[in-house]
Amino acid sequence: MAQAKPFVLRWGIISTGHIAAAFTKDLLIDPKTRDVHDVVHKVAAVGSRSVEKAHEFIERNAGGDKSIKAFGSYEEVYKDQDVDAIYIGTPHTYHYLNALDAINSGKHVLCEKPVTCNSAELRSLIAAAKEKGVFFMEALWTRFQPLVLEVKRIAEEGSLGLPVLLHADLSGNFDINNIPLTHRILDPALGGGALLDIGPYPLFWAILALFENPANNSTAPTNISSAMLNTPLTSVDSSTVFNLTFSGSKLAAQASLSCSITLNPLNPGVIMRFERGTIIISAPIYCPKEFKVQYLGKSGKIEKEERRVFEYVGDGLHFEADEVARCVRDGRKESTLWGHEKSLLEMSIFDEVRRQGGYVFPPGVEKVRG
Ligand SMILES: NC(=O)C1=CN([C@@H]2O[C@H](COP(=O)(O)OP(=O)(O)OC[C@H]3O[C@@H](n4cnc5c(N)ncnc54)[C@H](OP(=O)(O)O)[C@@H]3O)[C@@H](O)[C@H]2O)C=CC1
Ligand SMILES: O=C1OC[C@@H](O)[C@H](O)[C@H]1O
Repeated sequence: MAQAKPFVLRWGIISTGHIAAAFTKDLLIDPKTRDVHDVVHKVAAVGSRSVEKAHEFIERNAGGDKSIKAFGSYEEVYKDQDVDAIYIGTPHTYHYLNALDAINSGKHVLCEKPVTCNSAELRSLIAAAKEKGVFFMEALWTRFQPLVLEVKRIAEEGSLGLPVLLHADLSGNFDINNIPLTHRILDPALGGGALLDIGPYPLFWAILALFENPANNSTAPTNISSAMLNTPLTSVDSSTVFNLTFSGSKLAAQASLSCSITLNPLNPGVIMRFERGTIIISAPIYCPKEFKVQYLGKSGKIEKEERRVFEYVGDGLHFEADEVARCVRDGRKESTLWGHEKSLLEMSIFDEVRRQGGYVFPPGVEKVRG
């Protein structure tokens, strides 16, 4: 029987920075290399604050493909009839307005993490997306990677019992004493600091393993306790620790999470401890390639250990793009894997951690407050 033609999703790329380049390159990888046959991606337009940068971006990341339009504004991409979905790769504090403009132009949106700088902005975007009837998702790419799907299957299949304790850390040394104070990782006006930039990943693993566990019945943490260490350079958090307790349902579990912009990555970066075993995830925790499962006997001795390795062509950002394409094709407005509820949980936890740590954005940064 002849195979149905793959669905083509036409993307408009907003901004020309580091992650927009990585995402674009992944879009251009043949999906068959990852055994995907039902969707394909077309980069239709790139928007930058400078048209020269948009041209350079296409030259550098898309082999100068003349079919890709280069625009000197984001607005022109939102208005382009040849664009179905917008990818937003601007700094955190621009996500809200960029996503809102795209949604109001009737486009589907995939917006980089953290999806907004607070939960009130996110609620406003979700309402706008619902009103316009468009798909909207935070680009929490880790959720769609094959290794993560397999970890979730093993975590919930029963042999390990229930999760009890999870430790996760993501650190990256940004050399903060030798970069400009206007760098997005240091500038409070761009949402600088560890929590908003790399905090989403340790939190993601807690959401996957604890919040999503069927015994938790989608119950929010009953306790959040945290502390921030601020850099005197700009006062953003150089390190943050935050602990979550899930005890509002049949699950009794805790997550101990941390992130730092002054340390190198910790490896392994995630350790999930279950009643009868442990899952150990190798760094980098945003796109791990390897994990181990240890099955424990009654005395706590390791009875069996399995190591799993995952390989694919590209950086791994294409899996989230495939999810967007499938949702758009099927008329779904949010993903079942990383839907609005989970982004809202993330942003409300970050609101609370910032409140406890005294992290206040400069006036005017938060476009919606609640
Ligand atoms: N999923 C992932 O693995 C990663 C996600 N990210 C997320 O992506 C976002 C961007 O990060 P990254 O790509 O590293 O950032 P970059 O600084 O490399 O790029 C940001 C781009 O945004 C545009 N921009 C618009 N307004 C501003 C402004 N006021 N200051 C600076 N740039 C601006 C610029 O593009 P132009 O001039 O063309 O308009 C710029 O190139 C962040 O929210 C971050 O959390 C980052 C890294 C990895
Ligand atoms: O999302 C991210 O993952 C990788 C980090 O290096 C980067 O700063 C962050 O934005």
